[in-house]
Order: sequence, then C-alpha cells, then structure tokens
Amino acid sequence: MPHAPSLWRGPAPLLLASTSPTRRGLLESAALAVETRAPGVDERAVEAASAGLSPLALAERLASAKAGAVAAQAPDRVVIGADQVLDLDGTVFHKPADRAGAAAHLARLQGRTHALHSAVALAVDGTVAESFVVTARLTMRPLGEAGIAAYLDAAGPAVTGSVGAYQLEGVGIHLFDRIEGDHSTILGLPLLPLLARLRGRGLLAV
Ligand SMILES: Nc1nc2c(ncn2[C@@H]2O[C@H](COP(=O)(O)OP(=O)(O)OP(=O)(O)O)[C@@H](O)[C@H]2O)c(=O)[nH]1
Repeated sequence: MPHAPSLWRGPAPLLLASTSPTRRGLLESAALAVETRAPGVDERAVEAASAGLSPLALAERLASAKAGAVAAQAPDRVVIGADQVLDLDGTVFHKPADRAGAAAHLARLQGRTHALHSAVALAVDGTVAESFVVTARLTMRPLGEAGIAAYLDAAGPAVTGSVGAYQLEGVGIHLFDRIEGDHSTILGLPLLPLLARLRGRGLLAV
C-alpha cells in the first residue's frame, strides 16, 4: 500500500531513540517520517542509581536518558526517547525473560489493577527540552493457572516483548475486565500529548 504523504515537517526524519517496533509503527501509522537508533542506555544501571524514585519518575528518567544519549550524537535532529514502567502497587515489573517469567508476572497481576506509566522525552539541539508521562490503569481478570497457560499458548513468544507480558492489540485483550487510558499509552508511546508538542514546535502539517 503506498505510504500516506508524510505529515512531518522537520528538515530530517524524526529520530526515535528506541528499539521498539511498536513505537516505530505508531509513529509511521501517524504518517511521520521516522528513523530509529538504539539508545544504548543501561536501563538497569539507571534504575539502580534511581533508588527511591517513584515508578512514574523512573519512567521519565529512563525516557530522558534514552533521548539524551541519542541526541548527544545527533545534535541537529529532533529526537524522542520513551520508556514504559509497569507499576503494581509500587512494585516495578520489567519485560519477562521467557514463558516462565511471563507466567509469574500474570500470576501476580491477575485479579488486580496495575498502572502503565509511559514516558516520553523530546530532545532538540542535542539536549532534552521536555518530557512527560501518561498513566493507564488496567484491571486484569482472575485467570487461574489453566487460564494463564492457555493465554501463553495463544500469545507465544511475543509475551517477552512487553512489560506486562501482553500485547493489548492482540490476544492480550482477553486478559482484561477494564481499561482506563489511551490505547497508544498502553502500547508504549502516548501519541496525543507527543503530537501536540511536536505541533507546537511547527513540526507537523496538521
Ligand atoms: N505491541 C505492544 N507492545 C507493548 C504493549 N505494552 C507494552 N508494549 C511494549 O513494551 C515495551 C516496554 O519496554 P521499554 O523498556 O519501554 O521499551 P523497549 O521495548 O525495551 O525499547 P526501548 O525504547 O529501546 O527501551 C515497549 O516496546 C512497548 O512498546 C502492547 O500492548 N502492545
């Protein structure tokens, strides 16, 4: 299918400091010209140095670290970095390493409401100019061991690609009773406030 004409008005494509195909897809679906570069940030080291930070503040610090790392190498580009933290009553979850890790996540998340804090940092002229966080709240059904196993069979290896072991736009939708928050925030890149900020900088045609 031919690409929609780009709505990006920057002199060069938006530089996304992320390895997330989901984030890249969200921007491309919004007809932005995007280039990606791995942020090369040791997230666990940043987290270790951020003891005492709330999960929300940790997400913002990680997003800023990623945007800042890439922007320092590309001072002439508009750069965005992002990070998503799953917060279950203050406990931070990371992407599960394997099926067993995903099963352990779901056993703890089931029957409860968790928050997804999705942070974005925007860098221009080589440094982070602004950042923000949007939170979504998701209430997971009580699944039981058999329910978790059936879900993991259906979801497959993709479960290690997201912090909560689910892709909401896929079979992950079966896990939930209630969702409060914007779809793109749950996928990891809150588009409405991001587009508003880019528009405010004269970088969008609409
Ligand atoms: N497709 C999909 N991806 C999701 C969903 N929820 C969370 N994610 C992804 O889970 C990942 C969250 O981990 P992060 O550490 O923020 O990002 P990452 O994937 O490691 O990529 P970097 O930006 O390079 O750090 C992101 O790639 C999100 O896009 C979802 O419902 N669907």
